Amino acid sequence: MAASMTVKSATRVAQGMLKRCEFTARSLGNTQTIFAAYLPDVTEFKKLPVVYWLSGLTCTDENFSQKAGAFQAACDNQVVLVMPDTSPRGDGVPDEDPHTYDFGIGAGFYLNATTDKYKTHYNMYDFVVKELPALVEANLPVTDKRAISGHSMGGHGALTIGLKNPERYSSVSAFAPICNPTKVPWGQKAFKFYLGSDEQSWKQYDATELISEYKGKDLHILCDCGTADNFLVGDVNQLQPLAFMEAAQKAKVPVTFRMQAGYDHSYYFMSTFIREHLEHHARFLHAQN
Ligand SMILES: N[C@@H](CCC(=O)N[C@@H](CS)C(=O)NCC(=O)O)C(=O)O
Repeated sequence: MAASMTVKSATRVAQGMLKRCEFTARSLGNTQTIFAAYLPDVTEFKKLPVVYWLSGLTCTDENFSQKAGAFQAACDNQVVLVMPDTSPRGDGVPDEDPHTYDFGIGAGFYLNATTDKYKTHYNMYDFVVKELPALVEANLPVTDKRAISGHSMGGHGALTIGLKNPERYSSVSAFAPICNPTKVPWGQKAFKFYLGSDEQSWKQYDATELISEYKGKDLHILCDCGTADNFLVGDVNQLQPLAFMEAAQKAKVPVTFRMQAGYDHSYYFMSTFIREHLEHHARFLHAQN
């Protein structure tokens, strides 16, 4: 039997409701977790497919809700949005001391940790792939058709989860994704703590590694990255879009990757293109099999 959830708040927006829901997540060490769901009014009469949104470093379920301006586009495209947190939280959830913004709470990296300190709580991969959709599909008016999208660390999550589970998603998109985490400081730090020092085991969570071996169906991958993104053109290129594009090209996997002139890493950038991403997902979510 699927777990039950509590609706903490319901706010009217864009001809629909934004509900913040709470439940006890097994994959996060039985901690309480909050996710948000935007439900267009039409879900009172019929079930809709879901776009899962994965946020980036430091975010909760609220950043996307408050800053992306996505709800009218979701309503217009007849999709539900589900927005989880980015890590486990609460008493007893381990972290490094002192806490840093790019690891631990707010930085779960959408993987299943294997190191002793983190493996009980930090299983955001299982949470996003299985536990959350099972809960959502049992408790909300949605179908089992899914797309996945995300930003930065969440873009890494969307690409890796999509590439590892093509049967579960009809399309994948990302904004400024961390494309090659095994080769950049953000990923190397997180993977060492969560997965240990065997770098071979890191590759299963690296989109560039995964796409170079990918043989599955067309995932209709759409990515946007700003040419003025501070994590692309700053001191360190944490995103590595070219490595991903080159690997996709070599493996002959279709990817639409757009470099958007002048945009940075922020929600201003995402709010500009989120409608195009939701239109993209809706095209495949509503297609008849
Ligand atoms: N040093 C920055 C890095 C974090 C950052 O840029 N996070 C992005 C995702 S990688 C974000 O979405 N931040 C939250 C927001 O803009 O609302 C900070 O601590 O704020």
